[in-house]
Amino acid sequence: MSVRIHQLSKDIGMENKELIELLKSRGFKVKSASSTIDNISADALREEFATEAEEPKADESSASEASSAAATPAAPQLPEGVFVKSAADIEREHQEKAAAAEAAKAAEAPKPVEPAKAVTPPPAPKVVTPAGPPKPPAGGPPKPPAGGPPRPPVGGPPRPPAGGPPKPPAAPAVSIPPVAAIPPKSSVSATPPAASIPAQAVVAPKDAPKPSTPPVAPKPVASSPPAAPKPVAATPPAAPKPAGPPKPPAAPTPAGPPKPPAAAKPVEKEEAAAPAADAELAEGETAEAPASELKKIHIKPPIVVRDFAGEIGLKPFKLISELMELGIFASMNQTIEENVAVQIATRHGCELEIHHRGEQNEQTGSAKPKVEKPDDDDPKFLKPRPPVVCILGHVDHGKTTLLDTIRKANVVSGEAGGITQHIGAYQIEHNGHKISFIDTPGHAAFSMMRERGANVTDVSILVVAADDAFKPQTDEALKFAKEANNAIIVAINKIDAKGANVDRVKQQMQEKGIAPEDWGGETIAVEVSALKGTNIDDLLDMILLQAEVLELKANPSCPASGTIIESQVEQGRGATATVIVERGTLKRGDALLCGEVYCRVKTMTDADGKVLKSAPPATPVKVTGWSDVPASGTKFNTEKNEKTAKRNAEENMQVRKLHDAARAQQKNTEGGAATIEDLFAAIENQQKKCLRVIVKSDVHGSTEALVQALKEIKSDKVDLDVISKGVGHITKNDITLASAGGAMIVGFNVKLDNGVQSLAKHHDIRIIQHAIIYELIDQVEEAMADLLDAEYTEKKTGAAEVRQVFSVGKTRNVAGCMVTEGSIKRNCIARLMRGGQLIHESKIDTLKRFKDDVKEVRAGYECGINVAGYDDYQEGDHIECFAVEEQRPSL
Ligand SMILES: Nc1nc2c(ncn2[C@@H]2O[C@H](COP(=O)(O)OP(=O)(O)OP(=O)(O)O)[C@@H](O)[C@H]2O)c(=O)[nH]1
Repeated sequence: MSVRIHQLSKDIGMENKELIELLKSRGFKVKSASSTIDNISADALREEFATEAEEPKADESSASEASSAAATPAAPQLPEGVFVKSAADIEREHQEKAAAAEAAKAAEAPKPVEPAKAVTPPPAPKVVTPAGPPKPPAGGPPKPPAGGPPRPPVGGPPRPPAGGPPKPPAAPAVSIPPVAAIPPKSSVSATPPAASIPAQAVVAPKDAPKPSTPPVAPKPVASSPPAAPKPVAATPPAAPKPAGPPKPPAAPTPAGPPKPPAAAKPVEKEEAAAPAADAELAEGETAEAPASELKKIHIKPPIVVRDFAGEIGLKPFKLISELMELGIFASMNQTIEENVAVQIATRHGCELEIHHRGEQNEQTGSAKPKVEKPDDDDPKFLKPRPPVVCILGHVDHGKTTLLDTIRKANVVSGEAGGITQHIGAYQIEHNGHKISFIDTPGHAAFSMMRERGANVTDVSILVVAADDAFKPQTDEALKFAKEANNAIIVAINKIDAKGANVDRVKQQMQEKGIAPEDWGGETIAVEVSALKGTNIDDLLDMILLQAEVLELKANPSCPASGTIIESQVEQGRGATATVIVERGTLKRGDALLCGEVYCRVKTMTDADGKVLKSAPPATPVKVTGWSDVPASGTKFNTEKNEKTAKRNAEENMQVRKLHDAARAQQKNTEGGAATIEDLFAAIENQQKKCLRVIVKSDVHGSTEALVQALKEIKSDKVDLDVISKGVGHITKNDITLASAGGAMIVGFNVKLDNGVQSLAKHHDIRIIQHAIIYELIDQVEEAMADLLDAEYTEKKTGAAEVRQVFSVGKTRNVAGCMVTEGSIKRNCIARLMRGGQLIHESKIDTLKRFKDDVKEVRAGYECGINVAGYDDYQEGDHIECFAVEEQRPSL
């Protein structure tokens, strides 16, 4: 198949004549438009010209291509095969050369406005058409116009030689690339020059080397006609926008890429110059930022971690971890040194101004006006409050009886029918005045709780039984009361009991530095009988008297804070806690924070089950709505809302975890530098057995007390590890945990949930329960001892002396003995001693009296003995017998 020239010329958009010339130059034998060429050659030509036609568009749209073109200014990419010039081409070249020369001359005059020229269409076809200069610009400036990608763009805009005289920038345009001769291109170049120019102009800066020349070009750009912006906008991809700021030319500068040459800015029109300048300014500002942008913080010592974190905009636990990096271990509520605070503040772009108290506040007017926070403890807000009383004393001296008597009197008097319940604290009214009592347990194991009880109270009633006088726990209670700075009233109880000796108690009081008033001292002592209710009113009067003397006051209007007295899990109510409000008034709906636990007060009830809406200072109430069981003895405070309370609780937890981790790490580090002794101790410890326990009890305080008591069990052979502790009944979860951890369960005052017993049996988990703490501790000790291997002891049961040796048969001998001590029994362990030396140890194999085998021969009788495995007896040897007794191992 063949194709006629006229057909082909139509297909590729070329004049017949031109095509014929082209084909001739390529060796085709064609004469006229009706001549033919083979189909394959025709297709090749069609493809060739189709590619060329598309190329300019690609150049315009592709930033990368353009940029690469810019990098190789002297080598425009010519389409393959386009190297033939027709006579017409050559002629046109000449014409264009002449036109370009003229244009160059013209260009000499309007110096920097050149780029604008390049952008504007006026110079039109001739200047623009010549496309990229493939050859080094003849006579022109050394740099060919912006790398002249394939064509028009470069050639078009005669780039002003930066700073230099406006040498004929048109030079490149003068060099007429052969490509330009090809009609399609010329036609293309004639139409969209404006679009192609900007494309290149934007791209050029990307790869162009950083110009050593001063930014002269921007100026001309500024004066460039507004025609330029459009094309610029049409070529966004070319703009170097690393971070997407609206200032493409300026943005790349700090990042290292070559600074956009003058040519880049022209493209960006007037606005471009300004942002660029802004960008430079911004750079300068960044360098100075630390000085000008430091946030000033005014703070008064002591600098508490939590507050300080808030001031510098850090999460408290983050601040704590930063402090740890500095080797400072501080908790949320601890204070830090001023220099440390300054260091941290600077690190976070803050300038710390520390105003010591008493210092004149010389803040400038620019400082923030401080909002005066009302001082909750300002005397003008304080109102009288009831005394908080705790009853302390030795076991069985009558604390509970006294509390019950006081309470019963109160209940009977007013609250008949109320549901009384044990909440660890209650309030009574006496002679129109309220008194709050905290019911603290009496056993030594609860000393911790007792200590806490004493710490939230104003008055301690020290109960001393008149028939027993001061005991170790009375002394301990006295110590707590003194440490807590409580007023002390001694209730000399059981005055009705046989053997009661009030004077002895008073004498001891004097010895202990708390002499009673009637003995010339200052301590109030009231002789009572809790059982019979004798002098109870006097005792209450004295409490109120003390309260008056102490002038107990609190602000009832501020947000509530106080202490957890007792906490537990109650079926259907979840975690509950009896709290005593110390300041402010606790209201239903308040958000509370208590260490790692938070609460939105759901209900508040008093000890009589009465629902309260608010609890003023010194009121004990049971609160529900806790996220978990709060630890008894811990303080709580009111937060802005539940969300804040929750967040702070979580932060507290994170802080605790951080501290735990830090402590563990510290322990490990210390472990690394162990001495030989430490090493042996560690090995010994590893060999030690360990009893793992899970402790469950009815209330949080008991759990703590029990754990404390268990930890105090001393043993060199067995360790005790409390793997979990909790409040509430023993559940299936506890069994699962015990099974996984190889532990037993210790329950104090708790019951088993349904199905727990069988599950425990199935998993072979031992559960011990008791309502008496002593018993429980004893059982745990036994369980610890059970882990030890049995101990055996030897007991000498008898001895015999060998008097004569008899031969039995050919080889065997029998020792004829006289039993000298105890008795000799068959099968008992025997040691044959000779001259005080042990010769042989074995069992007594044969024991005979005359010819009869016997089981036992007592002292004073003769017998024949054969010790198993021995035959060589001698007269005068001694045979000693022992019994081995198994003994229960001790801790
Ligand atoms: N005679 C007499 N007995 C009393 C009096 N007060 C208490 N008791 C008895 O003393 C015993 C112990 O009384 P509790 O009230 O349980 O003593 P406690 O100090 O609370 O004991 P713990 O809770 O174990 O610390 C009981 O048997 C009471 O009946 C009293 O005033 N007179």
